[in-house]
Amino acid sequence: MNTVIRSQLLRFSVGRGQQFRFSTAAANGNDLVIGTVDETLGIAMLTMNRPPANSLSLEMNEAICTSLKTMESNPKIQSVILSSSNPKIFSAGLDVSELVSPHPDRLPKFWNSLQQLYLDLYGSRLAVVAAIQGHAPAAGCFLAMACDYRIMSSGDIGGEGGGDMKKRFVPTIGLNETQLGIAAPPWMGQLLVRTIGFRQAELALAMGTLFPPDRALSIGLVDAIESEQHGAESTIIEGLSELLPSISKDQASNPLMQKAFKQATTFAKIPPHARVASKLVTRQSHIHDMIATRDEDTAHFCGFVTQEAVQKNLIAYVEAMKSKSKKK
Ligand SMILES: CCCCCCCCCC/C=C/CC(=O)SCCNC(=O)CCNC(=O)[C@H](O)C(C)(C)COP(=O)(O)OP(=O)(O)OC[C@H]1O[C@@H](n2cnc3c(N)ncnc32)[C@H](O)[C@@H]1OP(=O)(O)O
Repeated sequence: MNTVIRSQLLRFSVGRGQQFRFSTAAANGNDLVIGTVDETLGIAMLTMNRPPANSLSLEMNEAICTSLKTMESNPKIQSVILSSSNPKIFSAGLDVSELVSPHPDRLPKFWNSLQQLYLDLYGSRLAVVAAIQGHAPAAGCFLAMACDYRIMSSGDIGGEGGGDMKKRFVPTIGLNETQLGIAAPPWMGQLLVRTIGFRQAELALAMGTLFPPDRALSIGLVDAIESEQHGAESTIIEGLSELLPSISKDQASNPLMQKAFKQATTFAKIPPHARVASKLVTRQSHIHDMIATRDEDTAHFCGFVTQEAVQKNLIAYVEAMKSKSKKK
């Protein structure tokens, strides 16, 4: 028998056997993230589901944190796959509408929710595997970097146009803020330094580089790349189909999701205390630094974003983005 427990933010539906599913609802009733948990395997899946681009609004940041905390509170769970319900966009980064003509009360709350997301994800006791099927610019790249392992699509899914003129879909990843006329926040920039090394990060930040999968792999921004071509004879991996939320069931034969699932399984088998202790060795001091400078960082961000020149840039950027999307 299925039991559904409702609260203002969380909806849990307790399904068959050991498996639990839950969704975190937005103010408008849509599920911003969908979580599934398999206690037998010790694995969870957190699927971002904020159309059209999984951009990070205040509510989206809170939804990811709430879901992650719920998974962490289950002692049987050791690893989680972070994925997207959009096959072409992992996350488009910050919701730019949070930055344009912001409400003075909401802006610091929004930034605090992003800082919290960094603290919760980067410092999670769970091993987090990012399944990056599509684009991950700016804070989308940050989300991936805050995980423990990144697998990116090689980008050869389907294509557009048909026939011989088929256009390849190539996802990209990187901190491209300078291209938008803004700077990545210091802690996000430092995360890039820790991920790909000083010189590569210095160049990538200055240029606002968005890396295609093969380049991202060669500089260590992602740990693996994988085709998304579903084989003619689809291999089925036991347990993956049950872990996928109903909106992503067709992903069960996707090699990228399968690789993410195998990696999450591998993490789940490592003695948890040793794994968590070793994660703290590399991450704890950075987490402490963020906590110590949090208020200062919020003040910098709010002061920076509300500058007239920055607002002008952002307004022009959003208009260009909307007209590009209209022309499609
Ligand atoms: C000492 C001082 C220190 C101060 C520090 C200050 C720090 C300042 C803050 C800096 C932090 C910034 C981090 C960020 O993340 S900024 C946001 C950056 N993100 C982007 O620029 C991505 C923009 N989007 C894209 O490039 C593309 O959309 C895409 C992700 C590559 C996908 O391309 P695709 O062609 O498939 O899709 P469309 O472009 O048509 O988009 C589809 C719809 O999605 C909407 N969209 C896309 N991105 C966003 C976004 N980031 N926020 C809100 N909405 C977004 C787009 O408008 C389309 O919507 P529509 O169909 O309704 O028009």
